[in-house]
Formats: sequence, structure tokens, C-alpha cells
Amino acid sequence: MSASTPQGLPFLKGHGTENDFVIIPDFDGLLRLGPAEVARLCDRRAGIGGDGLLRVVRSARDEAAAALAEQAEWFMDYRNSDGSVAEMCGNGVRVFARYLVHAGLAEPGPLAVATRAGVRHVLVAEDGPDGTPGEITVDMGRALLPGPDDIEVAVGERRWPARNVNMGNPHAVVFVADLAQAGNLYGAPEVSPAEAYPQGVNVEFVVDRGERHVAMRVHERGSGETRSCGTGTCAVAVAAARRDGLDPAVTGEPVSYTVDVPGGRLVITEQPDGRIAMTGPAVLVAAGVIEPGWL
Ligand SMILES: N[C@@H](CCC[C@H](N)C(=O)O)C(=O)O
Repeated sequence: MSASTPQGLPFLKGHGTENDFVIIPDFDGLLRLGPAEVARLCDRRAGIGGDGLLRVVRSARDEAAAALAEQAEWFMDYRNSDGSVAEMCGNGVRVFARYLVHAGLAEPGPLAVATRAGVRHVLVAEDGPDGTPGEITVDMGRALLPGPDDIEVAVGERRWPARNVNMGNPHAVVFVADLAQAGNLYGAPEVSPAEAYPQGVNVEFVVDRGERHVAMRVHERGSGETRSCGTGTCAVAVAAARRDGLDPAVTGEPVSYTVDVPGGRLVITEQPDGRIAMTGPAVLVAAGVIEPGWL
């Protein structure tokens, strides 16, 4: 038995600040989606198209999440568009929560989602009276700021020092004078020392827009340049706060940054206990059926 029907495999398409995903409901974990199948589905010309894929499966039905099943009924099996697996996706988890509510699998309000980085607690706001979808806030956990201190990112002849921030997945955050300095980002920026990121890295380029307000571009591991990265915005907010001499653990006061991305805006708040809340939109745009036999 598979998640396919005789008519084909149901899918949806959604995005969070234009970081877009193919959503595959596979509640009982019956599908075998390897890297090649994921890359085909995410192909923007020959497939559905997306920066990544979200497989919706009961935690108890996937060995990667079975241990979390008591805490979170649903597991977000996230893959990058090249088919690689990543620990966490901040925009993806908002879209995932939107799907659960849309499908009647969860109510608006608090909701737990299992991810490879652990359980994430999500708050889905009620839709507005005019039907405008409510924003979604995610407790993204704590940032780790591991060494080394000598990380450098290079694009062409330009080099910058970078901050290593781990949000469950790895990030290198670079402050630049102008976002255009990152170039076309058709290829991955060079990051050194390579040993700092044995599994690859997401790279954020950041400029200041105002007080506690920054803008960024991102080159994502496994997906290339995208129009947003939720975990990246959290990494950027923490790196910007430390650069600005702000640490909620020291002051006892939460610190918020507005982070603009090419696809929209996210608000990131770090609490004195180090937990980071990300608030932003999530949109479902289409639903359909993949032709039987195509995949
Ligand atoms: N777009 C995501 C991050 C997706 C995973 C990333 N490409 C990685 O490989 O770590 C987000 O919104 O956080």
C-alpha cells in the first residue's frame, strides 16, 4: 500500500516568505522518497518546483521521529531541493503547521511538531475576520555559537569574517556593506576552514536597515539562493544582537530584531533563557495530484 491513490500521489504547494515547498501527505509513512525522487519533485521545470519538500508523517510511523511520538504526533520530514536531508527548516515548520490546520489534523493554537532537530512548539494564530491567515510563531530553541572564531566567507575576490551559529542546522553569518556584494550566488560561497562545517553550511549576508532591523540574502545548503530562510533569520538576529552588545541572558530583557528577506519579513525575539521565537506568515497556494507513474 502507498500514499498514492489510483489517480496519483496527492501534493500541496506552500511557502513562508517565499521559501517554497512541495508538501507530501504520507500519514502512515508508506512512501519511500529517496534523494532522486525529492530532487525530481522540487525541479522547477520538470517537476512541481520548490526550495524543499515537507513530508507529513505520523512521528510513530518514521524511525527518525518515533522517539518523539509522545511529545508530537506529526513529524516534519524536511528535505532540501537537491534531495539532501536537513535537521530543521524554520519557514518549513510554519508551512507544515498551516497544512495540519488546513487538513483538520490540528486546531489553531499551540501545536508540537517533531523535526530532526527535536520537537518545535508552534502557535498558529486564528485567521482574521476577513479570512486573512493568522501569523505563526515558532519556538526555535536556543542558538549555539560554537567556534572557531576565524571563519571566513569569500565570494570572488571579497572575503569577510563570519560568525558560526547553529540553529539545529549550521549557519555562517556575514555582515556586509551592501547585499549586492554577495554577487549572483549561483554557486555556494567559499567558507573556510572547511572543517568548521563538515556537513556543509547555509550562508547569510546581512546589512543594517535601522535599529534592530536588518536585511539579508541567503545561500542555502542543498537548495542554492532562496528568498528566505527561517533558521537563517534566527542565526542572523543572534549574530546581530551579539555584535550590537545585546545579550538577553545578561540584561534579563528580551531582544527583538526585524529581519527582511527578499521574500518578506520575519520578527525574531530572543528571551533571557536563550529561547528564540520566530513569527511570520505561512501560505498554502495549491493542491493537486501527481500523475500515476511519473515519479
Ligand atoms: N529554508 C530553511 C532551511 C532549510 C535547510 C537548510 N537548507 C539546511 O540544509 O540546513 C529554513 O527556513 O530554515
